[in-house]
Amino acid sequence: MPVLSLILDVLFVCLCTSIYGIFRNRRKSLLPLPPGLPRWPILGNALSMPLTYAHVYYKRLGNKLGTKFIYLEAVGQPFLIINDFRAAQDLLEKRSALYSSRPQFQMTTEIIGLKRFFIFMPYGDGWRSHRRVFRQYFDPKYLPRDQEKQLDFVRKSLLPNLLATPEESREHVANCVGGLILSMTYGLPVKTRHDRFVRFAEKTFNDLAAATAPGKYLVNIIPQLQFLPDWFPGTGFIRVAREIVPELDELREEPYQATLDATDEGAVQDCLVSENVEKLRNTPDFDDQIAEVKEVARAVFGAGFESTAGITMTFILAMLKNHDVQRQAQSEIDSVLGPERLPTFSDLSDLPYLSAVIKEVLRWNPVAPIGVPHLTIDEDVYDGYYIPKDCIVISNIYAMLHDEKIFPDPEKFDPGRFIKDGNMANDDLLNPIDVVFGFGRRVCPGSHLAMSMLEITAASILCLFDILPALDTQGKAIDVVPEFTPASITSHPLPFECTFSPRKGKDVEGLLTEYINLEYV
Ligand code: HEM
Repeated sequence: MPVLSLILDVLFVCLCTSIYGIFRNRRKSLLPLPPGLPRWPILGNALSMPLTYAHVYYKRLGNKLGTKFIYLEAVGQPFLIINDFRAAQDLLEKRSALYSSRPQFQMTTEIIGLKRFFIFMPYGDGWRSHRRVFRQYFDPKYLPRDQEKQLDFVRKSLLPNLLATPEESREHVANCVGGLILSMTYGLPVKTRHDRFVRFAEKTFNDLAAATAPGKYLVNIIPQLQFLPDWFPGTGFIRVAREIVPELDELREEPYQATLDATDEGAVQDCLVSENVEKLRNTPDFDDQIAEVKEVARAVFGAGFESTAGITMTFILAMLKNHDVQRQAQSEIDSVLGPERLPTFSDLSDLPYLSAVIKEVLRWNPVAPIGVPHLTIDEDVYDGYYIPKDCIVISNIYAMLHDEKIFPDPEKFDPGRFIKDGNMANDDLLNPIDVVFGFGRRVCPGSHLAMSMLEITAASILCLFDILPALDTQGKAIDVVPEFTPASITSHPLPFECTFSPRKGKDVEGLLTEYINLEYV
């Protein structure tokens, strides 16, 4: 009977497949886990996982255990920490189909409710669609359009403010970077100083970054804590979430509405929101699609603002602490530009020493030292070790860029490491640009915008100003000891004092005449 025989055949094949699957899985899971620390019953390594400077701890732990990747477990949740660039490429890039999801941290997705924030979204169609909205507007081929805005913001907002009130450089950098991102996403005029939206967004995302740092709240490790009443000791995260949620909602709705109003008045500039509103205007599912655009617009601010402002402050700190480097970069800029003009994007390729300085800034204090965690969607075997499904994978970008074998004396700020035999480009050396923006399918889609903004900002500042120590009340130079934020997914310098002095031999006011005293960019 052919039907019966067919059924038997199918059953036989299913049985063989299942037995093979069980055998294979068993074989896989019998393999050793990657090296790690001894685990306590139930808690595993939860008590050994640091709340501050996690990247430094994991680098030292890797060195101590003699391993490039470390396996830890916290209350049953597996973690793989990758301290090595090759291993990160092997897993996150070459096997990206397996390694491109994101862990759903209790604090972020459940308690704050950020389920559709595309940086944190799990791998799948929802995430793909958010990334498409981003890419369609910010494709690298449109970089010249965005560079026009970048130049506008640096010249109209940052440089005149550094000249007028040099002691407020942190505020000026934040206003310039935040204003630029607002302008690219919402197309609204931005105040050259103290823009309200920028300040609000800065506060909201600082709070969010601090609240969502892995390890900051135990609830990320023990999700059951979310069910405790808010008076219970250790439930401070509930109050933190209550403050952040309305701020995040306002940040999604208010600038979007302002863009619509400005569009009606014909006063909006080219931007992500207005282009999408126009494109989707007559589609039947306008509301759903525009809801997605609003989420992406807010995410652009969240992802691009703190990172770019943070790395710019790291650049300023590095220049303050390394006068010889500053002088050398300035003399290169002067030799290309002469005394009578400001840098443009086409000058950057003629400034190789500055390019080495930028690489060293990215390496010295990577702004996202542990990247953004990935998650495995299936089990895997690497280098003879078993890696479980649903394992949180942390790429320790800091450890990769502070590996003594690749970058001797890694804490030293030394752009010379990227220069070989007097030649300005040391191509043999690991390029920090290939590391700091992450890996695989989740790699930072805004890296071209960030690099371009950092380079033109650095060239423009060094062209006009000396970055010098501030003076104390006795007129003595204040010595700044570099310190960085302790418990955050982004690492930027803690507030430090410095001043910006117009460079001798340059008519700084003259060069900025047409940009000074503007109220809006
Ligand atoms: C120096 C500045 C920046 C650094 C160092 C940086 C770094 C990163 C890193 C490490 C990731 C995670 C990659 C991974 O999962 O492996 C990321 C993701 C992301 N970045 Fe950036 N970024 C910067 C600036 C920007 C800017 C300016 C934008 C937008 C204008 C942006 C948008 C994003 C987005 C949307 C994601 C999430 C991608 C996803 O999950 O699919 N970033 N960035």
